[in-house]
Amino acid sequence: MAGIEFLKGHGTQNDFVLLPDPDAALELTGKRVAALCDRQQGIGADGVLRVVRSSAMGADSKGEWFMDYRNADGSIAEMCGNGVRVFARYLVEAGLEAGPEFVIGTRAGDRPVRVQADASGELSVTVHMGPVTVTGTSVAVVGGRQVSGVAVDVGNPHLVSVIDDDVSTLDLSRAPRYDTELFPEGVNLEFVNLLGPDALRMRVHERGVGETRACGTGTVAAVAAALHLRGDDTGESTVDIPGGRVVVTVGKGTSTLTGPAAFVARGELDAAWWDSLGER
Ligand SMILES: N[C@@H](CCC[C@H](N)C(=O)O)C(=O)O
Repeated sequence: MAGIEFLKGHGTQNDFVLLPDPDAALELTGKRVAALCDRQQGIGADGVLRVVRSSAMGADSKGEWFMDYRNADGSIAEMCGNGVRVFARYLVEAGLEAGPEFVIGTRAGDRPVRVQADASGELSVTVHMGPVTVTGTSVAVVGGRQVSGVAVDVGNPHLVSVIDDDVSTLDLSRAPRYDTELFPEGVNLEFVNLLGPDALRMRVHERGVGETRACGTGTVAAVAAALHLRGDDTGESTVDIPGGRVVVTVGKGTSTLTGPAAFVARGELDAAWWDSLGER
């Protein structure tokens, strides 16, 4: 196949290859996703965002466009908060949505977005992330140490550990361990420091990726967990991640994530390379 367009973008340095594919014509296998995300042999990214019409996906969505999100290892995940912001910016800049407010379909359900300029004039996107549910408690083992965590569902699974040690000292080069019976499909693991009543610092080890510099659903889970641990179920907080800062609100049955979205490159995939990945 020739002429496959791609863009490279990121939301707080959680980076993505975006593939415009309105009619779902691409054969996007796990092998091709992993090859695109490979930082030595591919373009390099934490995940792939395929831009497909909801109708072409057979998705029951109020949004015309569906974010078909894949993790760097080729696995499919329900949601990606930073990805939705990048996806929303693409739709507006490509003239596929007039903005500023519209709905994007995802496997976790519809996500209304608002694309706006922030106080400094930079583009920022607010995503309505839907309900956040604390589902229980569990433990993670990181660097040989067991830490307790709060299990949170943001459409995808998270285990948030609020710890006293500075999260920047953690070794996340190897995957922390978790209870595979509680999370048979895997889990995203967040480690959080409380910086103040409305300010968190977080690092994350993502299911299907490894350590990333930001995780949007993870920041929402982190705020919900921090609120839960102090006996609250609503509030607003900044979350500092290695890739920047986002703002999260958690309400009753609702939540929002606000942060930047950027593009750094666009081009065409090499057709021979793409075709070679189709061979068994
Ligand atoms: N980086 C994402 C989350 C991507 C999916 C996650 N790795 C999973 O498997 O659930 C975000 O910004 O939310």
